[in-house]
Amino acid sequence: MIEQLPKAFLERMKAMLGEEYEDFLKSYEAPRQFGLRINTLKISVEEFLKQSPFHLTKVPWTENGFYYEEADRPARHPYYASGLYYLQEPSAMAPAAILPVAPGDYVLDLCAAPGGKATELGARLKGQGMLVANEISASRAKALLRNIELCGIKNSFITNEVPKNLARVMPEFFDKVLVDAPCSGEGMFRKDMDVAKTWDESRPEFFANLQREIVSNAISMLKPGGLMLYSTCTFAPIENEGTISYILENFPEMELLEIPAYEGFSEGNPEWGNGDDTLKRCVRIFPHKMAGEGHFIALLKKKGILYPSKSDVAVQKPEKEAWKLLNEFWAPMELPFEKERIEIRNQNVYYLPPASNHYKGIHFVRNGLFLGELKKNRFEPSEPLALALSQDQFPAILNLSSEEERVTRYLRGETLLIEDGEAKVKKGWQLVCVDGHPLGFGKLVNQTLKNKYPAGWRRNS
Ligand SMILES: C[S@@+](CC[C@H](N)C(=O)[O-])C[C@H]1O[C@@H](n2cnc3c(N)ncnc32)[C@H](O)[C@@H]1O
Repeated sequence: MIEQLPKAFLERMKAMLGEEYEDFLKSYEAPRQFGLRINTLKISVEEFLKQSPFHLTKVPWTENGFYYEEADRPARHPYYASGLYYLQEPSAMAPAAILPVAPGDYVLDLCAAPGGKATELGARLKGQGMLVANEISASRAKALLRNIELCGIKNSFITNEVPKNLARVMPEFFDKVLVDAPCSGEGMFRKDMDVAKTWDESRPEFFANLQREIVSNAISMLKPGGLMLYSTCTFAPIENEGTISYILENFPEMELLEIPAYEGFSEGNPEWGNGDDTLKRCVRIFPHKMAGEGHFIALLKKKGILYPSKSDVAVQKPEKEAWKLLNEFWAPMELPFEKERIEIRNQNVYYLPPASNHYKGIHFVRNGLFLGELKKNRFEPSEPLALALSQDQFPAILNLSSEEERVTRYLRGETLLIEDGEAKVKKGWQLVCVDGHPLGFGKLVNQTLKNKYPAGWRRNS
């Protein structure tokens, strides 16, 4: 494997690491680490561990991250389809764990796809405040939307923009900003040799310039008193301590904060930036020092006093008939959403995040949660709605066990036979759950469950 690594990269790593270089090289022969992060929006760590069929070992730097064994294959398990966890490389769990997001915060993930960090930031909001998850690439933004929906996040605005356009409409808007910057990806060579094949000596400088532009826009969107986390998955100094030096020199309102130390985390190196001693507060993750791939993390604060965010939803009030259909769908229970945030656009029903007036001229893929469609005389619920509900938020629950073959068949889109007594409500819409966790909807007619798991979500095997 080492033979396939670019020579110029190895020479630079040798110069950077000195006597540690041999250990660094050896790490390329070590087995890859697999990580799973529990989605605490849906289940507590404790409860998940009671139900989990996997062989899990704790990732030290995050409460809800675990290593699993390759043979566990968690992507195949129905708990994956109900969004109970996200599969993520263990080092990549650190940025969202270190940025202290709390319920009610307004949070921006500026480079968000496919959503590894955005889904954790969203989980930490616990449905309060809002998450703006932005991705510049349209195709990657679609993957981001899917993961946000799978994880049941209700309060997000998913945009597809260049950072400067967002900065134009959201000045000093966010309490917390995450910049998981596009980078030369040197930390991923071990996991994915294809990244090494596209690398050349000019890449770090190219990305460093891009990163300077991105962080400048990110800083302008951060409130005074707000926090920004900058991360990359590369070793190149110019993209790490170099970019942070650029921030400290050009934005005197920004200061570097200490990051809690975990075994295996290394300090940033001031000599790899502009010599400023505070660069030691950055964290470097090297694969020869801990079980994970290469990463760089820096936590910064914008000086000043944080002011509270204002909510400004301005929905067009749904017509009486639309309300009637929605209420009928949930009866005899109440809609588990704030009524003033429900909007209907072209017969599509959305639950908007608390601030939704800031997108004039902004390209977005989804504003809020898509609840479903109004058809003639009925409301047809969406898959994201099913995934955003808990089993106590819908009157008709059909609970299947993860041991049952019917769960796999449901996820393939097949019709199911339902025995007498299995469904509490004998006909109509059912929220199909696996061990109590929603998977999707179905419609029960004469003990036959018509499958409403959407074609695009189904499994082939
Ligand atoms: C490291 S990846 C993000 C990974 C993501 N945070 C996660 O955890 O799943 C960086 C992202 O930045 C996006 N990107 C590329 N150029 C960009 C630019 N000029 N401005 C903003 N984002 C950009 C890429 O498309 C890519 O999705």
